[in-house]
Formats: sequence, C-alpha cells, structure tokens
Amino acid sequence: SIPLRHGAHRIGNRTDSDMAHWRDYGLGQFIHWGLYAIPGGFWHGQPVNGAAEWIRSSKKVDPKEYDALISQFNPVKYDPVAWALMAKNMGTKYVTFTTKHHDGFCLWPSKYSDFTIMQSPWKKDIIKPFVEAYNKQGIDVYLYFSIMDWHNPDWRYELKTKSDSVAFDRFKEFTKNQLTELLTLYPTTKGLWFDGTWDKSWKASGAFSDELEQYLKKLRPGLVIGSRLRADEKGNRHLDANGRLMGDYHQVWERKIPETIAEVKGYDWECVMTVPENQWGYNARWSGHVKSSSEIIEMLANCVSKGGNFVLNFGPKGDGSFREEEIRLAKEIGNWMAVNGEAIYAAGQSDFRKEDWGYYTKSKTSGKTYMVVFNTPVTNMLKVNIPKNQKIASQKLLGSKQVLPLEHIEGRMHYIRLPGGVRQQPAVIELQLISDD
Ligand SMILES: C[C@@H]1N[C@@H](C#Cc2ccccc2)[C@H](O)[C@@H]1O
Repeated sequence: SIPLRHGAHRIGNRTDSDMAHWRDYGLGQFIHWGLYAIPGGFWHGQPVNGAAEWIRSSKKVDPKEYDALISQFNPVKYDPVAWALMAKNMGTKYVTFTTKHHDGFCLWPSKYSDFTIMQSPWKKDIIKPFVEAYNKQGIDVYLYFSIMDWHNPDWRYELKTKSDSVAFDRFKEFTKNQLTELLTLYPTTKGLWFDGTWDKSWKASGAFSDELEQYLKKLRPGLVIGSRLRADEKGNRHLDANGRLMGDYHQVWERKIPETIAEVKGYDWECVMTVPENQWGYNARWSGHVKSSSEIIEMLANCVSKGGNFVLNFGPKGDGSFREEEIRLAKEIGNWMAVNGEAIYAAGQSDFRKEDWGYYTKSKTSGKTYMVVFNTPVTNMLKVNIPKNQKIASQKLLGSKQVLPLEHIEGRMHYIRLPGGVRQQPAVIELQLISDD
C-alpha cells in the first residue's frame, strides 16, 4: 500500500456506541434554509435555472445584490417547536440543519463574520432554539457546514500564487474558528455534515483537513463526521490513495442510492434526497418530477435493506413556513412509520435474497425479518426463498397482525399470499424465523 500521513487512520467501521446509535436511525430529515429561500429560485421576476440554494452563482445574479438579501431576512413564521413536532410526527430520528451554506450566510451569531443572522432584521440566533426544540423531541441534531464560502474574500477555488496560499491560510483559520464556535455554542451536536469540499484548494489541503477532523473529535469525542470533509495528501477524497474510507460513513450518496449491496463496500452510509429533482433550498416553482410519499418510503426501505440511513430534505420558505407539499409528505410518511417503523428503526440487511416485490429488512433488536412490499404481483403471491437452516414460524401483516397464508412451492421456495385489494401505502409483513435443524 502507498504510505500516507493523511489518509484513513482506521480500517473498518467505527465500533463505538455513538456510531452504533447513528447506524440505527433509519430515517432522517435535512433542512436547507438561508437567504436563498427569499428569492426562491427567481431573480427580478424571472426563474433562474439550477438549484435555488446556488442562485448567487448564477450569471443572472449580481453577488452584491444577493448579499443585500440579508436586510430582508426576517422569518416571522419561524417556529422551531412546530418544525420539530412535524419532524417527530414524520418519524424522524435525526436532523441535519444548514448553519452556513456556500453563500456564507451564518444562521448563528458568529463573531468571525459580518454576514450573520445578527446583521439581519431578525437579530437572533436561529440555531440555538432549533437544537433545543429538536432535542426536546428526542431528535439528534447534526450541523451542516459548507467549507466553500463565496462571501469570504479569502476563499480560493485554486491556490495558484503565494498570495492565494496566504489568503487560504487565513481562510482555514476562519473555518476552524467557526467550527469551534458551533461545537461550543451547541454542545449537544452529534455530528457535522460537511459540504463544498470538491475544489482544488481543498484537495490541496489534505493535511489541514486531517488535522481539523482530529481537532474537532478531540473537542467533541464521539462526533460523527462523514467522508466529505477529508482529502489525503494526494488530493483523493472519500477514499484515500489506498482505497480506504476517510470518515465515519460514506457520504457520496447524494440524490442516489447504491444499486447493489456490493456498491456499499461494507461502509456505513446514508443517502440524502430531495423531494423535487434537485432543489435543496426553497424554490417557488418545483418543475419536473415531485416524489410521492410511496416513492420516498420505497427509497427509505431500499436504503435500510442495504444497511444505510435515508435522509429527506425540506426547504422552508424565507418567512420560516413550509410549503404544502412538504407538510403533506411529512404527514403521509409519519402515518406509515407509525405502523411500520419497526421494519426501519434499528434495522438493516437481512439474510434473504432480494425479490421483485420489494425489500427485506431485519431488526437488530427483535431479530425479526420484514418484507416491505411495493410491487404486488397480479397473483398477490409473494415469492420467499427461505435461507438454509431456517423456517418461518409466523408471517403477519404489520398493523392488522393478520396471519397470511404460507404455501410451500419446492425446496426453499415458498409463497406468502397478500390479501387482495388496492393499497395506498406499501404493506409490511413481519416474519418470525426459527432454526430448521
Ligand atoms: C447537500 C447538497 N450539496 C450541495 C451541492 C452540490 C453540487 C455541486 C456541484 C455539482 C453537483 C452537486 C447542494 O447545494 C446541497 O447542499
């Protein structure tokens, strides 16, 4: 292997209780909120292509005019208690909240920047009441932080000259100071979700990213940090030059889900997903496909069946209220989770071979296996290939507890018959297995 000073320092996944707790979440919420929620994808009355939270980078937008939005940020409908209740009712176990996106606007009173909530009409910390409200609902809080900061004059995409490096050294110090602030002001933070680390300047800062991660974990032992923070000294990200994961979980799964278990490569991982095609911040015009609650539940079950967590993004409006589509989705997902959550929480990959009708998950607590059914065959007969040395002791529909007919086909192959009728939401069957010596 290639000798590295700033590559992965651990081979294999974390084995501590904080990471075991992270592994069991199942369902998370992402919230993208900031100045970009004010224009909501429009500029001077015209729609701007691309993600709403990237609008400052559009050729149609004068950055100075964008930055002046700070004088309009006064979210009179911001109600973190109501936000946390909506998340709780959805069945959320953890939330990741944007403290600073690429535009550099800080939702907390950072003393290292003049572009914060304190210079807006709101003049109050947004993050503190958010953390308190979510923690009160038993939801763990993770803080999103963009390394790339378009507002900071010391940010560089590339280090071409000596003066670039001098400026970027100041920028690194600024970054470390802001992160220290966040962990000090919000000590219940369970982890940091880094973004904006794809440019050459950061790829050339592998040693710093390594030292920063070690500094943060010393400051907050147990902190969970994904693979998007680090670069090794050769500029590799996520996996170092020896193909080893740099971080506590694989953070590449943005708006995509591994097709196969093999693609997971045994790492801890989560998928972060938008409701429309690619909008994280509020966009007044959702164009293209908007996902239904059943589609989202399928993505959730798919991720859990492959040992990962699924995190759904919400983009509140500039006034702090949520759009109707997101309120409805949270309710519909919550209704399903209330009945079927045991197939998702503290669950992961099962011993069964995947079938066309949907996904198997296995509970780490009860040991039960669950069939999360999305594609009901016209026969209503679900193929089940029972693993060797096991047999099914019971097969019940979650919710109704209705025992379903089990029919042996041949060898390990069986059929479980689903009751007929049209279903609005995916059905879940609980399998109790016993050894078949
Ligand atoms: C979690 C998501 N990461 C951010 C991004 C991006 C991005 C940037 C360049 C090319 C493709 C994707 C989005 O703005 C959102 O914050």
